[in-house]
Order: sequence, then structure tokens, then C-alpha cells
Amino acid sequence: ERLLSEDTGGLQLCLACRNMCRAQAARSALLTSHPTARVALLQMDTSSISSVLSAAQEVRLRYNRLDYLYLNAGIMPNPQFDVQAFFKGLFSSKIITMFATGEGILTQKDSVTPDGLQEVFATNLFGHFLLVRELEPVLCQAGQTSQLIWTSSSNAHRSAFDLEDIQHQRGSQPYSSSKYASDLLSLALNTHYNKQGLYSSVICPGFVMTNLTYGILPSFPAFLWTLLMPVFWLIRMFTNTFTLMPYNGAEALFWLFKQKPESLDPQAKYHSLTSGLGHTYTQPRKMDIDLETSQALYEKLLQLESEVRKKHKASQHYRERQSQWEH
Ligand SMILES: NC(=O)C1=CN([C@@H]2O[C@H](COP(=O)(O)OP(=O)(O)OC[C@H]3O[C@@H](n4cnc5c(N)ncnc54)[C@H](OP(=O)(O)O)[C@@H]3O)[C@@H](O)[C@H]2O)C=CC1
Ligand SMILES: CC(C)CCC[C@@H](C)[C@H]1CC[C@H]2C3=C(CC[C@]12C)[C@@]1(C)CCC(=O)[C@@H](C)[C@@H]1CC3
Repeated sequence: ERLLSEDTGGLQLCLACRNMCRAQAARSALLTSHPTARVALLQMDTSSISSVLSAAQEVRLRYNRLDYLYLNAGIMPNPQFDVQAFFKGLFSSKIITMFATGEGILTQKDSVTPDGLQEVFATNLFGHFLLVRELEPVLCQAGQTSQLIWTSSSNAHRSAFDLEDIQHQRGSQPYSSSKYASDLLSLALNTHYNKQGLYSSVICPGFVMTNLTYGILPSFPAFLWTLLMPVFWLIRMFTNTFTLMPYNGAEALFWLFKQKPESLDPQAKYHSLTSGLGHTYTQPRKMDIDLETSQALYEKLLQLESEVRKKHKASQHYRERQSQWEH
């Protein structure tokens, strides 16, 4: 919506979504406010290897070049809100950090995808990684620059991430782990792809009222969240991370669109922030990441990529043989 509002006519959007009914609804909404906009749709489920591979193939057929790739799909399944820790946090010196990052009050229950990957890792990180690798030919074009823009989070914490357990099979904070991994991966992608004109950045939209946040307190009906808005506006006086509206949360995504990628800091996270008086802006903040760990994660992801590709080829081959046999 924000990109189209600034568009002078050259923009072509492609919305890659898992649910085509929702995708159609999003497209119709965009066309209502921007009737001449060019908005295409593409089916893609980032948690599924075969879906990502076929969507990427379709993109390569449709487009010669991609200038921007927004890697935004994300889940926080079965969130458990620790009420006790929340009230303890309310009366501690960590109260601002707790509201800004959700640190210490949220855990999640993860599951395994049909591909045998942890669902949060597959959806939030690995599917996007595979997509980037598949789209290399349209992202890395001679004489052009392209940008990858990851929606990370201030909930990304080094303490939730373990290089020996990159899928977070053993812990209870898969969301935080996947977001920390995306911060590391973005840095590694810059190391490997900048010379080919591909740049990567991460943003945090702040705390935004969306389906993801409504899911944190499922017993809370939507209108109660609306009733809490005055409380949230009050909290915003103390932490500018309460962007609340999707329009504000998209600020850093939009700001990055207008920047020269060469001028961006690969070790910074770009935060959408809203002041107590409702002014929204973008601010870079140094991430708690290092080159060595980012490189180690990159190598592990390449290894996993080669394993899943082999498995995928084998099951494709098996399905083909089976259908030949049936005929
Ligand atoms: N809301 C917040 O306060 C914050 C959000 N974020 C991040 O922002 C991003 C957007 O989340 P938000 O808008 O808040 O939450 P929503 O749940 O509203 O949106 C998430 C989007 O991701 C899509 N998605 C989820 N899983 C898949 C999948 N397997 N394949 C394809 N698409 C998928 C959803 O599709 P569908 O419509 O089909 O469900 C939906 O469009 C996420 O990465 C989230 O982690 C970061 C910090 C704070
Ligand atoms: C009911 C109470 C009066 C208020 C409850 C507030 C909490 C549910 C929120 C306070 C800070 C929020 C927060 C997130 C979720 C909801 C809160 C814990 C996130 C963890 C959502 C996902 C993210 O990526 C983070 C950046 C958010 C940080 C703040």
C-alpha cells in the first residue's frame, strides 16, 4: 500500500502468499485505492520445500529482474504468555525492555513440517533462504543492484539461538531463534553477494496489532485489544517501539525502498518507531551479531539446502515412477 502511494507508474508488485483467497482480497484492496496499479499474485508456502521451488521457477519465468524482495512471512505458533513473568517484569527495572522486545514473557510450541523441518525455522528462515538461492539469476544482474529486506524482530536474541541446534528443536523460543538467525543470515548474504550487486537488510516493525499479536492472547476477543489502545498509547510515551498500526510498522520497509543499498549498514537493524506524539520514523540500531557466527550459520544452511534438495529430487523421482506404474 505504501509503495503504491509513492509510485510514479513504474512499480510492478508480486504478492507471494500461501492462501490465494487472502491474496485475492489483498490485491482487490490495493486495486480499490490504486486502480491502475500492477499487482500480480503467486502461490507460495515458505514452510514447504516443493512450494518454494515451484514458486521460484514461476518467478524466473515471469520476470527478467527483481529489484526488491521483501521476506516478510512469519509465524509465532502456540504462543504461551507467562503472566507471572509479565507482572514481575512490570515492577522491575526491565519493564521498558519487556515491552519493547517481549523478552522473558513469551515461549512457543513448535511442530515438524512434512519435509521434516521445524515449522518456525522452515517458515521464518529456511523457506526464504531457499527462495533467495533459487532467485539468484533474477536478483544478481550485471550493472544492477537488488535488495533483500527481511522482517526480523527486536525479539531476536543471541541467547535463544544455538549454532548446534539451528532449527531450535530443543528450546522453547523458536520465534526468537529464527529471527536471530535471519539477522545473522542477512549479514552472511551481504558478505557473499554484495559483489554481485545483491544487498540484504533487516528491519523490526515494532509492536504492531496484527493476527500474529492477536494470537498471543487467544482468549482475548479483538475488541478487548481495541479497548487496550489507550493503554498502549500511554506505553508509547516510554517506548517508541509501540508502532501499533501496520502503516507505522511498515515505515522501515518503505524507508529502505528509497535508500541506496550501498549506503546501508549490514550490521544494523532498521527499526520502525513511533514517538509519544505519533510521529513515525526509521532508526538503525547495531545488532548483537558477529561475522564468524553468521558465516558458520550460512555454511550449515548450505549443507541443509543440499540435503533437502536431494530428498526432494528422490521423492519427485519416486512419485513419477509411481504414476508411470499406475498408468
Ligand atoms: N506484529 C508484530 O508486532 C511484529 C511482527 N513481526 C514480523 O512481521 C512479519 C509479519 O507479521 P504480522 O503482519 O505481524 O503477522 P500476520 O500473522 O498478520 O502476518 C503474517 C503473514 O505471513 C504469512 N505467512 C505465514 N506463514 C506463511 C507461509 N508458510 N507461507 C507464506 N506466507 C506465510 C501470513 O499468511 P496468511 O495470511 O496466509 O496467514 C501473513 O500474511 C512476521 O515476520 C513477524 O514475525 C516482527 C516484529 C513484531
Ligand atoms: C494485556 C496486557 C495489559 C498487555 C499485554 C501486553 C503483551 C501481550 C505485549 C507487550 C509487549 C508485546 C510484544 C510482542 C507481543 C505482545 C506483547 C508481549 C512481540 C513479542 C510480538 C512479536 C515481536 O516480534 C516483538 C517485537 C513484539 C515485542 C512486544
